Formats: sequence, C-alpha cells, structure tokens
Amino acid sequence: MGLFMSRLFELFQGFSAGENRRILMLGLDAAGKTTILYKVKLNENVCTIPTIGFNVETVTPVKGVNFTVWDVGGQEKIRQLWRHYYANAQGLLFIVDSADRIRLEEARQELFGIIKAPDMERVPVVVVANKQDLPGALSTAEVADGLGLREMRDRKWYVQGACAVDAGDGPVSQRGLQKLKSLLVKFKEVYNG
Ligand SMILES: Nc1nc2c(ncn2[C@@H]2O[C@H](COP(=O)(O)OP(=O)(O)OP(=O)(O)O)[C@@H](O)[C@H]2O)c(=O)[nH]1
Ligand SMILES: [Mg+2]
Repeated sequence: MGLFMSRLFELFQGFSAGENRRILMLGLDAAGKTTILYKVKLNENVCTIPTIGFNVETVTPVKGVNFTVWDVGGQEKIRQLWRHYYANAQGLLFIVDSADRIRLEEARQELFGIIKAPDMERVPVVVVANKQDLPGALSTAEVADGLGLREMRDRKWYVQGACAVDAGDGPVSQRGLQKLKSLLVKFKEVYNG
C-alpha cells in the first residue's frame, strides 16, 4: 500500500463519530468564503465585509461528524498569512468566483502555491465554483480546466458548483442552496475515497 493509499485508509479509519476535523477554507478575496461559511452554519445570508484575519465555525455536515472550518481572508496583501493555518488541516475548501474569469489564473497560482506546501501534502481538495447565479459564470468543468485540477494527481479533489446567496425563489437559488447543503457531505465522500 503506497503512501497515498495508506493516507486514505487512515482517513477512513479515523472518521469516527464525534471526531472533529480541521478544514481550511481559502480562495481569492470576494470569492464568497465567508458567505458560504455562514450559509452552511446558519442557513442565512449574512452581509459580509472583507475578512481581515479569520472566522472559525464548527459545522456538522453529517450526523456525528464535525468540521471546524477556518475561513481566512483572501485579499492579496494578507495571503501570506495563509501558511500559518496549514498545520493539521485535513481538508482544503478552495472557493472560486466562477464569474471572475480574469482572476481564474491568479486563483490557479494561489491554489498550487497552497498544495505544494509540505503541511498540505495529500490533503483532499474540494473546489467550490461559487456564484453560479451570475451571468457569464464558468461551469464547474471550465473552472476545473482553468485551475488545472487534472494536474493534481497526488490527492483527491472534487469540484462543486454553488450559489451562496439567495437571489429570490427562482430555480437557480433553490438549486444553489441544495448544492451547498450537500457540499460538506461530499467532503466525507472525498475522505473515504
Ligand atoms: N451573486 C453572488 N454573490 C455572491 C455569492 N457568494 C458571495 N457573494 C457576494 O460576494 C461578495 C464577497 O463575499 P465574501 O463572502 O465576503 O467573500 P470572501 O471570499 O469571504 O472575501 P474575503 O473575506 O475578502 O477573502 C459579497 O458581496 C457576497 O454577497 C454568490 O454565490 N453569488
Ligand atoms: Mg471573508
């Protein structure tokens, strides 16, 4: 069993009821990290301001499973602080504004910067292609291509489309909400391989 398999095995074994998992949520500024965190935590649309520092909340995506989610501010001048949160992270939630085509390359560089850090070795990655409600938003497949996710062969990854804000009662927001609810459940699947 190679290192990769043993890590998956360990993750699977370690997924016992009541255990707390440390999840790091990163991404460029204004991608929607804080909005997602509080949507998942409170099922409410909170009015956010750019995060300077971090927010941390415990969420329970599946009965008996707790995730402590660290949402760290993504403005360029404070991205150098991200590395201080890497130690002991067991999952990376990388949030992308799917409508921000211009900054997708910048997001790709930041993502690969994170995953090459020794502390983040083999940590599973869930990319959230957020803001699917906006006109011109890239599809999940386009976000996966733009981020070069297929080059990430040393770990499990998954892309989830989402809309973190309710734009009314239309089908887009309904679907977005459902997707968000299933999002952290996907984490469990990623962990279990
Ligand atoms: N249309 C749309 N807007 C969204 C969505 N998610 C978040 N937003 C908006 O995007 C803006 C930025 O959201 P935040 O959650 O503050 O972004 P952030 O990633 O935490 O940003 P930093 O804290 O600066 O790193 C806010 O005005 C949100 O209301 C979405 O799915 N669709
Ligand atoms: Mg924020």
